Amino acid sequence: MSLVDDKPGLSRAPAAQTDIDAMMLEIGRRARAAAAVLALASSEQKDKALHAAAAALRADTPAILAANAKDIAAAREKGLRDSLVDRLLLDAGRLEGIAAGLEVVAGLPDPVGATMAAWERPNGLKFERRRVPLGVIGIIYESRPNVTADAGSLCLKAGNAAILRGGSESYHSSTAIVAALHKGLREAGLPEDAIQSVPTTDRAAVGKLLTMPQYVDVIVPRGGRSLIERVQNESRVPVFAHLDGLCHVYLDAGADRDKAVAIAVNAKMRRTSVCGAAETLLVDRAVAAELLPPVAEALRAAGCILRGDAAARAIATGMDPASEADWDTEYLDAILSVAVVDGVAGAIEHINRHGSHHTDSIVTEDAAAAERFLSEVDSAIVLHNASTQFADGGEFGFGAEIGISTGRMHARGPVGAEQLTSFKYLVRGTGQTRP
Ligand SMILES: NC(=O)C1=CN([C@@H]2O[C@H](COP(=O)(O)OP(=O)(O)OC[C@H]3O[C@@H](n4cnc5c(N)ncnc54)[C@H](OP(=O)(O)O)[C@@H]3O)[C@@H](O)[C@H]2O)C=CC1
Ligand SMILES: N[C@@H](CCC(=O)OP(=O)(O)O)C(=O)O
Repeated sequence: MSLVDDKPGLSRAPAAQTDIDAMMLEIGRRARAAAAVLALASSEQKDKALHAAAAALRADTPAILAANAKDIAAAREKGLRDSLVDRLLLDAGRLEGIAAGLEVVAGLPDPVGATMAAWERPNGLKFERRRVPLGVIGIIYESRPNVTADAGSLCLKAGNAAILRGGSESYHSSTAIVAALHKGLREAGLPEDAIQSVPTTDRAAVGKLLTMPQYVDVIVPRGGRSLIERVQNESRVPVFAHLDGLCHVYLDAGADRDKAVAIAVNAKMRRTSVCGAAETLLVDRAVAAELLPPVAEALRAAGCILRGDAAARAIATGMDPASEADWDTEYLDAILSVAVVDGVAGAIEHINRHGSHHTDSIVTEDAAAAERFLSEVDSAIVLHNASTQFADGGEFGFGAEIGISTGRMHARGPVGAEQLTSFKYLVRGTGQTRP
């Protein structure tokens, strides 16, 4: 099935760069036109589209699962890791979760049109800062089909057109999900082009998406190092980076032992493939001898391989040696590097040097140490006595998320509908002229 069979000028597998460029420009042109309609769409119309899309997803379950089966078969043939196959897999329960997610987004307040601030100047001019959509958002993401619905629905809620480029292994699943989203848009009288997916897995299309500022207002790259490099080198469009999660858990001298064990195991092992999974455990030298053995034992019992520095290996048995490269490695697997550090200052220094400014946690009962960590660790999300796996828009109460922004501009941390807006100033006068 191709999304664009019925659209002249677009084809699933273009042969040459010039064809891809032309295809992407056409997608961009359509998205820009759709964005103009969406920007003025009412909350009721957008929510109707989301409810109808949820119904279409449920009705299309057999077709979507058949498309997903094709992706899974190809992924297994390719030898994709089990955790990545699991990330790609859909079943009736997961699909119901995706449909319910669309309804949750429909139930969120519409950020567009909200008055953010209002004031009056002595000359009588009345100022209002009002939320408006960003425009057209291009999203490049991993082979996780639910992101197609999450990203498409959040963009729609915030009045933006979306151009979706999911991971190549999820091509058929994402295409089928977008078809259901289109049914919802049609039923609400909104243009299908509000949510388009790139109808090729050729990475040349990503290159073109990054260089169409006339049609694309923001790029959201959600992925690892290879994607980072390409976006940094090539993008001519503002970027909300959703990049790698090199997350840390720091066990402070003031840590409660039970909390330390529970948080370290959950942060690493709840799901090892997510960007909020911990990759490095730091332990305060002052308590390492008593805290590290039970924590290491619990991690190993949960199936985790540990790579420690010399100090950690001298305290806990069964650790492989860590190399310098380990402090900069996002394993996304059941592997954890372990370092002994000198108190909260040592932990902050290590994290700010090796982390990816995503999510980091301190475990301590010492309020002063916690406050110092929360203030001085330069990451989008800093936690006290809680697992790094809470790095998630749903857990923050945002309903859903595009992902976790690791950049500093505009949005930082979980990106929901509100973060997908900008603002404008409305100034109302009664004939004032400037002296
Ligand atoms: N901050 C956040 O919110 C999130 C971050 N992540 C991060 O994503 C990474 C894991 O996901 P993974 O699937 O392995 O990520 P990848 O970076 O391999 O893939 C993500 C997407 O980027 C595309 N891509 C990757 N490299 C290039 C390139 N050079 N040119 C064009 N397109 C490219 C992929 O396309 P293709 O299919 O062709 O490979 C895919 O669509 C981890 O680092 C994780 O932390 C994951 C989820 C959320
Ligand atoms: N932030 C969300 C999604 C994480 C996510 O998509 O991760 P990944 O397995 O890298 O695709 C969560 O923690 O559930």
